[in-house]
Amino acid sequence: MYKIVLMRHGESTWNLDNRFTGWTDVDLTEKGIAEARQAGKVLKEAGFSFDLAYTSVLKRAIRTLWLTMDEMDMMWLPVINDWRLNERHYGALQGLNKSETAAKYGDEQVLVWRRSYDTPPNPLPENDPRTSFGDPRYAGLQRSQIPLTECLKDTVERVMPAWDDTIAPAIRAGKRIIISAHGNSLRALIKMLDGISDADIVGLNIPNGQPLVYELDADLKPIKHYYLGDQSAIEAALQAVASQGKAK
Ligand SMILES: O=C(O)[C@H](O)COP(=O)(O)O
Repeated sequence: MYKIVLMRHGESTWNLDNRFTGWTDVDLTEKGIAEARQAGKVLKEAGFSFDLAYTSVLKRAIRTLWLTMDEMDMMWLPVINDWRLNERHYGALQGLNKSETAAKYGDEQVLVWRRSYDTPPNPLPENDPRTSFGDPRYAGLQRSQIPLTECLKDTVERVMPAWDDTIAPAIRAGKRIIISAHGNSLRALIKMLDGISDADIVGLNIPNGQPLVYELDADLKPIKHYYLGDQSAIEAALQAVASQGKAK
């Protein structure tokens, strides 16, 4: 049996502002820093240790990992930064307030943009200053690999090769891993791991900064999963994420 830990970054400045973030590289708030440190404490108390970490190339996930590892006195942990673990690209919604967008277009439309499997928001125009073309962290990618928008299906299509090519082989080799990533890149991974249908994935939300343990069998199929920490706080955080896209 293998055990891996998945964790969404702590609260970011744009989570606090309730803005669509996607590939925008915003940092953690003070609360986000505290959540990341608390996650480290909880993991340490539960006896977790790791051989390898995976994260995205976005600072909210990277810093969450650093702070969690600092609490565990494991700053030495090898880290693989993979752009394929980035948040789902939110297209032309990036920067907009989620409630204001719901007030303008309706809660149902915003739910479709946030949670449907295959409906992407409108893309950023190619010449929009918010695109990631020219960002040195993506210098090794083809222009066609740098999204202008994504639906969850598109995110699954980049997260899965990261799992198949690097993460799954490391787990099979006996490495104890932690993945510090994002709400929707983790939804993509969990959809695949648990075989969640396109319809049911709409109801899956991931709270900030809470370690989620997956126990996997020899074929890397999930046996069970559970959040570590205060279960009522986690439930409240899940509901809060679900409500972020409502007008009121
Ligand atoms: O990119 C974002 O705005 C958040 O990280 C995830 O947002 P969501 O819960 O609205 O998909």
